Amino acid sequence: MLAKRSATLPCRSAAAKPVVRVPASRGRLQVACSSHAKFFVGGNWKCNGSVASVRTLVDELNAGSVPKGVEVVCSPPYIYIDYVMQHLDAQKFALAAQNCWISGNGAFTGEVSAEQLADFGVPWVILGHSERRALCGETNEVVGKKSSHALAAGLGVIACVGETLEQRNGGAMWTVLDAQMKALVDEIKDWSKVVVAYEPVWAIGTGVVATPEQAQEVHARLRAFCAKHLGAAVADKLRIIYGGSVNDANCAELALQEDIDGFLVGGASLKGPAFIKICQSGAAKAQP
Ligand SMILES: O=C[C@H](O)COP(=O)(O)O
Repeated sequence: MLAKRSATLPCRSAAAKPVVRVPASRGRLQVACSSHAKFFVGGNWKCNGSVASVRTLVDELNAGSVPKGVEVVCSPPYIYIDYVMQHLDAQKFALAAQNCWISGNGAFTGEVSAEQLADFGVPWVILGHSERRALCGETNEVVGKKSSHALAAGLGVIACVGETLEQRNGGAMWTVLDAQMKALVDEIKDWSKVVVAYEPVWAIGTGVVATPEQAQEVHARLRAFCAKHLGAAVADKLRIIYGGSVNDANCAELALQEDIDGFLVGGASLKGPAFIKICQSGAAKAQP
């Protein structure tokens, strides 16, 4: 059921400043940071794709129309980043890596540093994705330290948090989310280039999307946590995006929720037309 909406979108804070217009990014390294929430859509391609499919996807994305006020980043596997950087329309899409190392360059076989990403012109990195937490043993502390290091290197960070079904059903959801957020709060000093992605693990790749009410409840709670620890001004500006089985059929209803500032999309980001529709669902909240 759709949330009650007025013709104008709700303002999170009575004291919210007027929208600050930010010029569209012309360079790969510019992370557009407005002083007001700007709808943000990330496409996390995960470990998917081939030379042929990436070429097709890039062509599909370039053919699509993205509302000007919606910020979109695509996150290919490392090996395809160069191709995507050369061919994806930079006026519509920026790039994100799916991970980076916790410190600078050095003897860390198989890793890529935040400094290298910045050097190569990749402006964003996804950190703390549940797949890295679960499959690669990344703890809250590691995610917090990676985030602060990436920010210091000049990247924007999409920091992921989320509970498992067992944690939700067992009543541990808020404890888990608070601990994940606290680790970020402890390490991150400047939140202007941070996007928080709420991704309930039970919704990732399952086809079971959180209801708009479930997502809104958690997003509002995450924002309240940030207001308590970082102040209302930071919390109000922070983009909190939802991820977990978002597709072109369910995005519009989710996008209407007051505290949903965008999406982190997995499977549907591999289909150009569907991903474009998801980007377009943010048009109502787009900042010019
Ligand atoms: O990073 C994206 C999330 O893991 C969501 O993946 P999904 O859209 O395939 O559920």
